[in-house]
Amino acid sequence: MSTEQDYDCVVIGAGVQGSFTAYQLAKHNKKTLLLEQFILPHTRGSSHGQTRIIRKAYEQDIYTQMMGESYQLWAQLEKEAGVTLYRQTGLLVMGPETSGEYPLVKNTLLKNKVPTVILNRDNFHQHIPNVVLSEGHGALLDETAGVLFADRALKAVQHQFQKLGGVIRDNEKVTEIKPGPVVKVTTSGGAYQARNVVITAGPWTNKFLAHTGIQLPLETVKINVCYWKEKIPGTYGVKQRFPCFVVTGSLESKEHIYGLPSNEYPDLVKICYHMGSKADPDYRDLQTDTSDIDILKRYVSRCIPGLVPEPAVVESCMYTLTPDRHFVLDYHPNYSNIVIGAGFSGHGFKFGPVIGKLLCELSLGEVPSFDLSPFKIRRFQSEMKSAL
Ligand SMILES: Cc1cc2nc3c(=O)[nH]c(=O)nc-3n(C[C@H](O)[C@H](O)[C@H](O)COP(=O)(O)OP(=O)(O)OC[C@H]3O[C@@H](n4cnc5c(N)ncnc54)[C@H](O)[C@@H]3O)c2cc1C
Ligand SMILES: O=C(O)[C@@H]1CCCC=N1
Repeated sequence: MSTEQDYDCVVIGAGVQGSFTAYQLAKHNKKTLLLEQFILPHTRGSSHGQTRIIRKAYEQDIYTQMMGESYQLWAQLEKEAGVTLYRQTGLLVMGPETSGEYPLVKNTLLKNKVPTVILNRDNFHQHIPNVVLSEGHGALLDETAGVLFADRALKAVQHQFQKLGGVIRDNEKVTEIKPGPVVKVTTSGGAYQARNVVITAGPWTNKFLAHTGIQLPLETVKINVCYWKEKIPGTYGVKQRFPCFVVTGSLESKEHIYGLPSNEYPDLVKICYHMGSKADPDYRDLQTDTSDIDILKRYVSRCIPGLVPEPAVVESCMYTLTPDRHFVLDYHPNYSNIVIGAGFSGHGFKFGPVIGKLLCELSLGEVPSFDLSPFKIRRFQSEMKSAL
């Protein structure tokens, strides 16, 4: 007699994407198991921390359009769970006015009729005191943007999933997966079988996919999450209506610098560099490169003069990058009942609810609500390795 427990679907990895996928499957009355290797909540993947930026400001229409639905689903979760998950602050986008990402973001916002204020050198200081707009940079405000309360959101979606009858088993690392019409999943604590599996293993995706015979061109990097002290408390606070901000390709670097107003830690503003150094998620803290912090120090002293240009707090988080920085939302190339959600490239949290919906649709064999061609695995054909 089999001791394996049967589910319609097993979701592997309880970060933001796995948790929303499991919640969507349970909403569709699917008997769903959500497996997590660590005791929840944990701080070793990509979804922990108190805050994330939510925005419609993107270069590509597809993301701006997906965010239209994501905002609605975030609001729905807030209502169902009876908690506040979003605070509107607006997002200040600054960057070289006529080259790189800034003009593309501006165009997408205007084309998609997202409430946007275009700032100029004359009115910039009136809207945004205590920030220096670099020479040659344009500036705009995506008014719909704001802050998501990340840890609270994860707790809320996992709780709603359980209320719908879903089962979470944490402290259970999946150690083996045997594909087939019924997939057999072995963990450090048990054995399960399911008609469908969704893999949302964040920075561990390739380690995990090795069990299924493929490797994706993913790079895992450690991000230094820096908090900077206000010289005068509150200068850049949510109560002063200071917005989130992104600096696209700047003098200091080609990568973004981004920030969130002080809120979660009194008098500390979160400002990070949108890139890190290569790190294995199981040995994250052995990566001690701080060249990103040097870039940030120079930026803070030049452009945010009301902050002490030395981080007061540095935390760690992981990005899982694809070569083109677009997500992977697709079926496993060899098994149509295994779906993969991966490579969120440091910008996936805000999409959690809509990613959950899309991965659920794929798993149920439904036509996805958005055209997922930009997110298909076959775009990596030349870079793909077999793990066998
Ligand atoms: C510093 C930082 C700032 C960011 N800022 C923003 C932002 O402002 N806005 C935004 O939208 N996005 C942002 N992001 C990106 C966003 O947080 C990530 O894209 C998102 O959290 C990825 O979620 P995930 O579920 O794919 O991965 P994870 O959260 O890492 O979840 C994967 C889970 O799978 C589990 N797992 C792995 N292997 C196994 C196994 N074998 N068995 C069982 N469980 C397993 C892991 O333990 C983990 O819990 C930021 C990310 C970082 C690091
Ligand atoms: O996704 C986001 O909004 C943040 C800020 C810009 C760079 C990456 N993450």
